[in-house]
Amino acid sequence: MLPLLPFVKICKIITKRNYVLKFLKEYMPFYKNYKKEIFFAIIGMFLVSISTAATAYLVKPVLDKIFIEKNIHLLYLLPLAIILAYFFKGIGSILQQYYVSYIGEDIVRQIRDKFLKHILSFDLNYFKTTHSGELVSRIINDINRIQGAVSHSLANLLRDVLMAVFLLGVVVYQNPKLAFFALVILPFIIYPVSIISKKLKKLSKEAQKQTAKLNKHLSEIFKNIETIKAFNAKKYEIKKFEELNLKYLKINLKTIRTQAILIPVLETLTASIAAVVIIVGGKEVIDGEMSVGAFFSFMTALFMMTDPIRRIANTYSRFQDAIAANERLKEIFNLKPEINSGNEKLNSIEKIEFKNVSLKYGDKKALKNINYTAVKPKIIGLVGDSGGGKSSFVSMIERFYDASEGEILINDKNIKNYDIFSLRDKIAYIPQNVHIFNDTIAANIAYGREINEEKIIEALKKANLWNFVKNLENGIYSVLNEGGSNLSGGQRQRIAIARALYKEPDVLILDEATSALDNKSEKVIMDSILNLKNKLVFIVAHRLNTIENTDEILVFKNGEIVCKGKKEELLKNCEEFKKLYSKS
Ligand SMILES: Nc1ncnc2c1ncn2[C@@H]1O[C@H](COP(=O)(O)OP(=O)(O)OP(=O)(O)O)[C@@H](O)[C@H]1O
Repeated sequence: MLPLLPFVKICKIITKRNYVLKFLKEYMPFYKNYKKEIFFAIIGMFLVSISTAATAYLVKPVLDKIFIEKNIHLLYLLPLAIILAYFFKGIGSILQQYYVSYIGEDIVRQIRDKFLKHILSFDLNYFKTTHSGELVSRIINDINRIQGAVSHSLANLLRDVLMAVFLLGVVVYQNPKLAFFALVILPFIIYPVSIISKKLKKLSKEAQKQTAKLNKHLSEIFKNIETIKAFNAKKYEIKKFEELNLKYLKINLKTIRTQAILIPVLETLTASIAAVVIIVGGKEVIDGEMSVGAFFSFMTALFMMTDPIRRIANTYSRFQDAIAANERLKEIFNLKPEINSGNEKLNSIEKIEFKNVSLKYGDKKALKNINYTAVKPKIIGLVGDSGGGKSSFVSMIERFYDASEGEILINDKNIKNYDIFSLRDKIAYIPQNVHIFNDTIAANIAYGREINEEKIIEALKKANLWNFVKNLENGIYSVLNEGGSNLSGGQRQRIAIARALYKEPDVLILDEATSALDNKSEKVIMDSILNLKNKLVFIVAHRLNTIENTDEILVFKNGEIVCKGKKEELLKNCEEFKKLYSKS
């Protein structure tokens, strides 16, 4: 009983800290859809394990019957049996490889889809405060790490456990007493392995963090390449990158060192088993209690067992890597968006009312006690000092942010009651920074909707871009570069305006949408917009001439609407507007 005590203790430690089981339990629901694949993979595993045990078992008749008893019939039969054993092992291996890969690839595909869907439900604020490189690193690197664990590592683990069990069967069958001596030492292998694995898990988490930092830094460099070149900041960026890269190397080397310790530890411990077996088994063979064939079959099976056991240890460390990746993914999966959709479908927007609305970004109050009602049709201009709150005001209509105090009503009902998809469907928002997709002009304008050529041309005309597009070789099917780098700033803005008009929204929001245009182009576009029928239009502008013909002008200062009215009225009674007017 005494030698079993450490074994019991080790089992307790392993089950108590069994992150692997916890990890696999989380992924169990995915496996439900792969009954057929799992069936074939398990058949494969059994074939591999049984054939391996059979090859070890065959050592006994080969030695005893052929070499000692000199049985001529078995001389031809036994090699055939060995070939068959390897043949079935091969078939099993193919089955396992294919079906296991299939399961792993498909689960990972589902996780990627689920992850992106989840992330896209987050509030705008999340994206403003989280680096895109970090998110890409999670979607690509972390999920790939999990792929290995949920497919090959799991299958190899099962196969190796099966193989170890069958080989153990051979060992016990050949000599139970000798097996007892050999196996008493086995638990001593598990304990150091579990300690090293724990360290590997920690290191792996650090390495993943460092990879994300490298990605983040690289994507920042490529995104801001113009600024880097213009400010001669190449050396500065390279230095920053080198520091991160060096840290990454150090962590990886530490991981490699720790991994490298694992194998020698295992091998030394295995050698001690061999020593015990030779002493005890050799004595039995000398005393005639055991045949030479049985001894070598025993030894073969025992040494063959070290392979699956060593692989189990390796797989265990690979699991640590996947578990660390999984924890990082879970951090994001556990986040919930603060802005949630309502249930009521919104068919049209007739009226928007801000009732005592305040908006805070963290501790900073960007809007204070705003009261304003707009009824369709109306065109509203928003002006004021930089940082006055104009963009915040319009972005709340899309529910990019919810009111910290007060409420916004659409058609007299709280905006939060409405299905957010139907709400945004009725609004077209042209942000300060226009985004152009690497696709055709038509696809950029219809963005996410079906392409109707006539409507596209009409939108391009209203956005004063048709004369440019019609002269392009491929017209509306000309491909735009990522970020619109083959367009001028003004053309990019006009694409965005055409995109918004194509949507035929009830509410059109232009947030500095014409700032890059020359006066002539802007006038053509503003005329198109002023002629739009039955819409609510919000135009944020720094240039006062952009909004001078609107139905109403709102003047923002320090998060408040300080005046509102037509240009002529404001010029008479609004000091703030007069100041802005004199500056323009
Ligand atoms: N996402 C954000 N997180 C934290 N603070 C923000 C955020 N967006 C805006 N702010 C702050 O809120 C205030 C109002 O900003 P907002 O962009 O609404 O002003 P604006 O009138 O549109 O300015 P501009 O004319 O310069 O575009 C500013 O002080 C700004 O620094």
